[in-house]
Amino acid sequence: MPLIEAHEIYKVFGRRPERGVERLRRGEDREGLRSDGYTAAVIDASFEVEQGQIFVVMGLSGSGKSTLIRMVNGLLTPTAGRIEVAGRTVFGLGTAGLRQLRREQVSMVFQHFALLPHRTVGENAAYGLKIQGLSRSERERRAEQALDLVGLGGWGGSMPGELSGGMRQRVGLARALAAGTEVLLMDEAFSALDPLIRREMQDQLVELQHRLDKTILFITHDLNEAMRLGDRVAMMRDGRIVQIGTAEQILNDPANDYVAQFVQDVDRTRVLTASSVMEPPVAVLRSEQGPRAAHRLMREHQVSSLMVVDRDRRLRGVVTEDDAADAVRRGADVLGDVLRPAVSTGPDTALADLFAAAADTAIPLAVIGEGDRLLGVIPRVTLLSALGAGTTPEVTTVPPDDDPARREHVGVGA
Ligand SMILES: Nc1ncnc2c1ncn2[C@@H]1O[C@H](COP(=O)(O)OP(=O)(O)OP(=O)(O)O)[C@@H](O)[C@H]1O
Repeated sequence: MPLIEAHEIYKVFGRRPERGVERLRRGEDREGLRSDGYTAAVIDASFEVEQGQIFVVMGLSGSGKSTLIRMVNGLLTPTAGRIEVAGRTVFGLGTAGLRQLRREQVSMVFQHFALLPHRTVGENAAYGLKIQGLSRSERERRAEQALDLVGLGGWGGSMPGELSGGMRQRVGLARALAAGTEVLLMDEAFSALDPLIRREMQDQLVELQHRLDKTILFITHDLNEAMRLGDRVAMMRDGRIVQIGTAEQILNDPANDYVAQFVQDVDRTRVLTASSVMEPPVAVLRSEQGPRAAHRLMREHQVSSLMVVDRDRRLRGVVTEDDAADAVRRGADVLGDVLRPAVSTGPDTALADLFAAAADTAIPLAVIGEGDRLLGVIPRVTLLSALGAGTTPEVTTVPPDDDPARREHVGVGA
């Protein structure tokens, strides 16, 4: 069951907002309503966020993102529609119920940190725990733990003014983590940060999310940020959600011209990962098979190299056509020293980070998962064209001076 569910949400500002909703339902557009003094901030929005997902709401200024997120924690009430968090309808909780929701289930991280300047970093991180009725020592413990998680261990006694912008935003995040809620709402949380720090924070958020399994609803107007962070992304325009999908779906299959135009400037090589372009290997060789089998298999499938795997499909190396032919000539029965280490990567590595590997090898790149298991291969031509290098001359053999010692595992730790 999704942790957050929004069903046909409308939020209209103005005097008799329900009338605005009726008019929208009858097909009138946002502009028509505006001339009568209504602002249709969110129109017929539905989405679901599964537990443990980062769901990004992306749109230009004024598209309705903040309004949408504020309805999730009850800061705003929908004019029509229903929002549920962990199976409870947010609207109708009443003041006490809302307070409990924000205390126990949903925390919010803001763009401008919202730190108290005259309280220490530790007190800021612990802010909010007092109303949970926790003892002072428990509050301090939780705050310290949360500061550790965001890389600010030992900074508890400092004042916010002594910290850089990135560190202050980490305190904001630590506060939300200390609260221990399952859901984090983040409204343009990284937008005020320098690009480099911002990248760092994005990486850290993804890493924290993997570790803590939080459910995160993240708002941004930055498409690259949306694509980098979102397990799923909702694209908003003029109050409506125009597409929901993974970054890949949105890049490769935009729902309309608006989304297509929007995504054309995205750095695809940073968004697309090895797994999105890998292919099943045409054929693989089992490590106990010899050079003759390799030679035969390559001819049969018209390929110039083969990935070699053991019985558990763990990648052992790669054998090339020339090397196999040589070994056959020499009468060798086993692959032995003919086997070259393959260049491999993990499935989540961004294509941009595979550039060096593509330049360096004529053999397909191996994509390996847990326990070195071969998941697929990326032919050089596929990788280069994905990287925008255009058409490349077909390379069918390994250059003679190719030095296996230079080969290495790219992306994930070897
Ligand atoms: N309290 C309000 N009263 C009237 N109009 C409002 C109110 N809050 C938001 N709006 C309007 O609703 C629309 C959507 O605003 P919202 O802040 O949700 O957009 P946004 O996508 O978050 O934009 P930004 O990134 O600039 O914050 C805008 O036209 C805004 O002016």
